[in-house]
Amino acid sequence: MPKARKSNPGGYGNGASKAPYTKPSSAAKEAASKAVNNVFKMNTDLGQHILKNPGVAQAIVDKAGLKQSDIVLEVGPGTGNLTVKILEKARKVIAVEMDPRMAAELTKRVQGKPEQKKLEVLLGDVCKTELPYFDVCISNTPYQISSPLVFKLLALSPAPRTCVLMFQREFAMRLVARPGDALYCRLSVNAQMWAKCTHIMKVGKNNFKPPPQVESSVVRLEIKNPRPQISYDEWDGLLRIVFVRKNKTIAAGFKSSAVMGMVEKNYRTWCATTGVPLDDGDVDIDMAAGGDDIGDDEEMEIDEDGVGVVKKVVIKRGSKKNRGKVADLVKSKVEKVLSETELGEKRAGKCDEADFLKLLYELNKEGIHFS
Ligand SMILES: C[S@@+](CC[C@H](N)C(=O)[O-])C[C@H]1O[C@@H](n2cnc3c(N)ncnc32)[C@H](O)[C@@H]1O
Repeated sequence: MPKARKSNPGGYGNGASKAPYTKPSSAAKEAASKAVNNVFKMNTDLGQHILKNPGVAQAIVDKAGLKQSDIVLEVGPGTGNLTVKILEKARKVIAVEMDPRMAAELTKRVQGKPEQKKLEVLLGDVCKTELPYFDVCISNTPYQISSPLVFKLLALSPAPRTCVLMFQREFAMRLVARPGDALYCRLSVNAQMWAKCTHIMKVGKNNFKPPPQVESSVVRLEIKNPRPQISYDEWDGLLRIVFVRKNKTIAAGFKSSAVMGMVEKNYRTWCATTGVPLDDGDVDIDMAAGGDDIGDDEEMEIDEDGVGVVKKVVIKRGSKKNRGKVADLVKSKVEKVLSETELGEKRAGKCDEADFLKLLYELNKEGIHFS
């Protein structure tokens, strides 16, 4: 991944203004800050709840432990209440903002100031934006993109050093929930597999304008380095099965015919790609027909008694009847692993990462895959 993006496609430039810079008085600063926060009607569909408490904004920046050399990604800078505080501490801020009105306000806010040169505003949806290199991510996150944002950050390579993110309280508590907690879920296991997740502080509704309907919390994610060497799709595929009903046993999750159908399909693919022969044969039919061998693609007719070549029941190799053999094989493999690991009778809501890793490892050893 490039160290820094050179161009600024679709972004608001940080073209230098020629106006001489004079330090504004604190009264002027306050007036300017009030002005930028009263500029237009907030679009709450875009999660536009501006952080109006400067103390909270400062605490978020302090918790990020910024170094003067850091490049910071800010998601959804809005009118810039957090941005201006990050700019004081970092080498550069790359701010991704979806609303052009906000991007324009932020650009105006730093115009003619020394910070202007340190700010790059990218206009667009952060979920669809190819992110440049950055050391730290700070965000008062628009709550509707909480989950995609977390997974986008966790998948980045190289990983940022730390991410300090404001979320809806319940989402934050899910990120940090441990086995046995009421909010422990697939999100908790996934996030904690790839990052150390810490709850940092609670933030009440009245710190925002307009106030959201829910309380908020700030969470720190420190992505593991080196990252666990497992396939995310395999891992998440297993978690999707066992967390369908987290309070039921893991064995119950594997009772669903849809799940077993998917597992069987993946097993067939795995056999085909690894050269493991699949017993999809026609032994029963041969026997019924009097023991004559048939070729791979040959058809044969058997009579009602299963003798002779008379009537019209045509059964080919790999037919529906025979496919049951593979389904049985896959079922027995899954049952064997669930019993040997002693995880079949455990509930996903009580298992930790080590349990799921063990289960995935043993199932994979048997050729059982989830992607
Ligand atoms: C909760 S406000 C935070 C504003 C500002 N950071 C603050 O703390 O005052 C969320 C901001 O994210 C922007 N936004 C919403 N969805 C976005 C997306 N998908 N990508 C980038 N920005 C987004 C909104 O327009 C809004 O400015």
